[in-house]
Amino acid sequence: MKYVSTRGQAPALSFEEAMLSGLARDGGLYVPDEIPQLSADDLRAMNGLSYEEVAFRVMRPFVGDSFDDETFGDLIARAYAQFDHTARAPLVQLAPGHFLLELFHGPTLAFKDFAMQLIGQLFEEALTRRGERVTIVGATSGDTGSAAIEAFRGLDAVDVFILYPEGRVSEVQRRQMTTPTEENVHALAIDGHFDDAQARLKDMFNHFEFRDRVRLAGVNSINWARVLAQVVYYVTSAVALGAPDRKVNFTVPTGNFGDVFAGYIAKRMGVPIDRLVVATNQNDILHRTLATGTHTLDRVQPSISPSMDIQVSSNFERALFDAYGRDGNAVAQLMDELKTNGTYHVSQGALEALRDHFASGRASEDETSATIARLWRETGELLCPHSAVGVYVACETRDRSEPMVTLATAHPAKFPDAVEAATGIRPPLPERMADLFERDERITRVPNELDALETLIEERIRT
Ligand SMILES: Cc1ncc(COP(=O)(O)O)c(C=O)c1O
Ligand SMILES: N[C@@H](CCOP(=O)(O)O)C(=O)O
Repeated sequence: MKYVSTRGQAPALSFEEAMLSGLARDGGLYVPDEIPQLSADDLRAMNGLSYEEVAFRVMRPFVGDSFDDETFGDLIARAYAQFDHTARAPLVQLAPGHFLLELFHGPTLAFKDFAMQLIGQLFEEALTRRGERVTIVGATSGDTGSAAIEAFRGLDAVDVFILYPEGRVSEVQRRQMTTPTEENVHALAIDGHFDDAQARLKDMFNHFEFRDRVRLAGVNSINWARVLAQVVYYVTSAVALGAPDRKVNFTVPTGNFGDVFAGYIAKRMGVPIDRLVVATNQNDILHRTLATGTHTLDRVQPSISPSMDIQVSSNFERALFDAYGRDGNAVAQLMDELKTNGTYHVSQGALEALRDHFASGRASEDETSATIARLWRETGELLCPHSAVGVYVACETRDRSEPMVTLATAHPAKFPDAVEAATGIRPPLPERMADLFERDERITRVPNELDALETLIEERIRT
């Protein structure tokens, strides 16, 4: 199995090389050169298996000879051992035909743990075998950063720097990033939005001297391994609801498009997914693009679902690559237009190809709050605001003849202010992190400038 860049100009890499590299050197994102298939019998045979067993079967063909079977199985087992639900990703029924996939039972209470806990294991194994070390730099709107810090804290071969937009993450998210005491983790507060943090991260990847000097690695969803690990819960939930014999739809609260793209990969592998509904908050660039074919950057508007306050949605590039028939030059041209003019138009053919898989909707702030309140009243389920965006859009767009699964991407206790405003209930943190608000914080403020960030990182990495 080889991985190729969406911009067509970088060398093809193995799974392990693509995982350790993050962004391709032509600025593109790695994708597998072919998609392994799951037959109807393969899906049937997954019925009743544990999450870990399904994870092995789904991911194994993508990994090639980077890890042997026994090692890969062990790493998967270790990755999910910290989850506090035996199903790992349980399904809860909200209404006839409408299900919630709870993805917040991992160590940092967000869906990011599914991939990050596994990547932590894969990095440690690969780096130990190679005798190498890396510097991970990540950009976050809150959840990726805390999950990355949790997964890599204390590892000898890794230093981790997480850039977050100051004042634009919830207090729980910030404290999850700033209270770990291990020397190898650093939470860096910068001015601006998530898009600014992600832009600096990509600048670092495109500054080859720095990239090679610090052996830069990335664990945002620009890293293919992140997307791959998230494919698994689409498979487990579809099988639980009757795949391969029944079609299923998913609504996915979306920002950087990584999670919904994982659903698209599950569909391409043969899981009978009818529609993948992209649910956005008021930062609705993806909804506008799918509705009109014009992708135009707008000002980021802070919302009560802050982890989705994103305009530059990195993984959409992966979807465009397929929609343009895997033409890297066409994708590179669109990305240049976006950088230069802040806009591009998707061709009619590519738009139709996207609409074959993706539908979309948006939830306003009021609609999000009202959904949190309604679900609490009607079902007793407390939703985080991101999951509420998903539930609102699912209810607006759903075809009742097929089951709909909405992804619940974070625990309500990560966003207690929004949940309390909507319901009057302040959701408590789980016991294991009940003292989060008493722990000391370590925050480093850094100007939102490439030089300043690179200097600080080089000063702090351990050799
Ligand atoms: C809680 C939550 N929901 C949804 C999203 C959106 O996911 P994606 O960026 O993969 O589209 C994020 C951030 O990525 C998040 O933290
Ligand atoms: N919502 C994310 C933004 C970064 O997303 P990623 O999936 O690309 O790492 C966050 O919580 O940081």
